[in-house]
Amino acid sequence: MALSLRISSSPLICRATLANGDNGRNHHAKDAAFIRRTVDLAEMSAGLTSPHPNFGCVIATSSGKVAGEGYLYAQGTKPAEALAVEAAGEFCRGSTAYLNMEPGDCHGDHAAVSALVQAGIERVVVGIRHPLQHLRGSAIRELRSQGIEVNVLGEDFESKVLEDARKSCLLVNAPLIHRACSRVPFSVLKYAMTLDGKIAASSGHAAWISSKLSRTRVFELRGGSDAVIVGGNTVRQDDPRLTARHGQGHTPTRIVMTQSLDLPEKAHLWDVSEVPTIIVTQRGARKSFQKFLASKGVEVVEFDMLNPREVMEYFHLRGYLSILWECGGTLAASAISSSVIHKVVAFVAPKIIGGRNAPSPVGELGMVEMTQALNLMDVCYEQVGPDMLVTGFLQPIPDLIPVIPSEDATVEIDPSVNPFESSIIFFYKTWDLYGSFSNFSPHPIRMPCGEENDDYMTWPSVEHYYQANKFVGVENPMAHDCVEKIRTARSPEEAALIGRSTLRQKPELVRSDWEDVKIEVMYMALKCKFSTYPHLKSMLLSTAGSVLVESSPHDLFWGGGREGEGLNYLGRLLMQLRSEYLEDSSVSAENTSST
Ligand SMILES: NC(=O)C1=CN([C@@H]2O[C@H](COP(=O)(O)OP(=O)(O)OC[C@H]3O[C@@H](n4cnc5c(N)ncnc54)[C@H](OP(=O)(O)O)[C@@H]3O)[C@@H](O)[C@H]2O)C=CC1
Ligand SMILES: Nc1c(N[C@@H]2O[C@H](COP(=O)(O)O)[C@@H](O)[C@H]2O)[nH]c(=O)[nH]c1=O
Repeated sequence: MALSLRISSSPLICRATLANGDNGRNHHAKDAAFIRRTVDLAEMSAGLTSPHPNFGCVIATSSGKVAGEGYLYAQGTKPAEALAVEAAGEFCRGSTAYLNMEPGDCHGDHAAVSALVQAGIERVVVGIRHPLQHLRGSAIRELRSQGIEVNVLGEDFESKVLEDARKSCLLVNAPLIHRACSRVPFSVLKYAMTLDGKIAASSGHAAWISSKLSRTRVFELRGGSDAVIVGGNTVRQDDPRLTARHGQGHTPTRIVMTQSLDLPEKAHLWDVSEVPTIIVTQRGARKSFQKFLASKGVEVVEFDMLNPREVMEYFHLRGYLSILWECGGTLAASAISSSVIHKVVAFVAPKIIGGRNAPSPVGELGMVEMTQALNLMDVCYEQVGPDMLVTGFLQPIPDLIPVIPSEDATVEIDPSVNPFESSIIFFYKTWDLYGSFSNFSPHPIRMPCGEENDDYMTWPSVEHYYQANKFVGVENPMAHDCVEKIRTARSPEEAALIGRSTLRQKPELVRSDWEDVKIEVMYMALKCKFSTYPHLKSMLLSTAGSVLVESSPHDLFWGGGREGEGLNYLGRLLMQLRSEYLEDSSVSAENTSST
């Protein structure tokens, strides 16, 4: 994974104060209000076509008047910024453009940035950076390079109103943000239940619990989703259509999850004249029925292991951003247990149906005590006609600011690192993608021992050399033995074990200057390793611009820790080495061009 994401529902972290006092507060309130308006516009963008990033743009004059607005209709259409510029016309010059999200570049022609630059916009306020790593920061850099002042919420400002505005920007693009940092689409579990917690009568009859008004809201929810999913039993009991019938926009794909494939021959879902249906089932289930479905135009996808996570990973790969789960309690419980549900939308109708066996919205989760109950976050309540709509998150929306261990020190070592934009490359185990950066990687180095003579010796790994150096130069035969034992240890793991346990059990054998020299010892060993193996040096250079973090959860000195709380000295040394190599290559390139 190249980007670490701070998962948090806590108030968003803000870096600096732009302005103080009443004047500052007024600015913040004004900026927050316009950003909220961009979010409203972006919401209009949701569900117009197959869900795509939701963009809104407002252009406001220096006197605080709205001069133009725009929102993205679909991926292949004019960007929101260009539409807002067209609407504002000559009022753009000297104005501020507000964007809920940093623009991407669907057409590869920088259309959004060009529109703002050419229109003479003076300042741009951005709610959140683009969540996708390859787009993150490019438009902001481009705007700044054109002399436009760009402020990003959460980076340049500090205030509660702006934090709230930023959060609404995260919410309006929650599916895209989830796509950027997890391998499953954003999933919403929606159900309608009676006041006594039933989603159907004991007989299984379930129409209609919620009011017509609530059901219209469900159609809108469907319209904003890539797919709606139910289980086989719901198909057998309800024969649903699962279409968005609010009269406009996009209609989601219907997905049925069924292990048995024991489904009726006649069902609304087999009519795919307007909307496709996909059945996901267990490999080998009812082959003849699969043929029947295929003849109706229904796609059948077989899974070796049919479970919500596998299914969601599959649809993520097919490009789905958001899924609405409209299943019953059995499948809902399975989906919650697999941690694929992010949000819950519950319509509670003021009705009581009773019934010992009447189904409830979530089946067995295996919990035995109320203290185990899942608590929803950011809960909202809204009355919809006679019903109460309760929504909340089971998992927080990931915040996109990378957590860089020892951020200030890192920026000092490598000024090209940007705490808001840089990707993070983690390495730890030798079989990881960048596992060769680990001290345990099997790359022997030739370094002087530092004992009586300065002869170069071969060390099977950086770890062997580093561990042995703890005991080098100590006038004690046991220390000499220890150095030799570590040098000849059969693996880096064994070398580490001997080095660490001797340090703990026989501290008198450790050289007195160890704490002062250990970073230098490691640096020399790394320099030798990366200079000896050209392919490792190339790999290190290929990470330029990224933050390197040894993701050891235990070692808070050499590693970055679980939450970025470690000092990450190994990562820092590698970045230092990388900067030195880059500097050397730019100097030699300069020399070549001047000769
Ligand atoms: N009020 C409301 O909001 C709603 C009410 N309902 C009602 O709920 C009842 C149906 O509930 P329920 O049977 O729980 O719902 P579902 O049919 O939605 O889900 C269960 C079915 O999903 C399929 N399935 C596939 N994989 C899995 C898995 N890994 N874990 C669990 N199920 C899997 C199975 O189908 P198969 O048996 O074919 O293998 C299983 O029987 C009906 O009475 C319906 O009317 C349903 C949806 C919403
Ligand atoms: N009963 C019930 C719901 N049930 C859900 O709606 C599906 C029927 O969709 P459709 O055939 O498109 O109208 C049904 O199978 C189940 O998933 N939804 C609600 O908003 N309120 C309700 O009271």
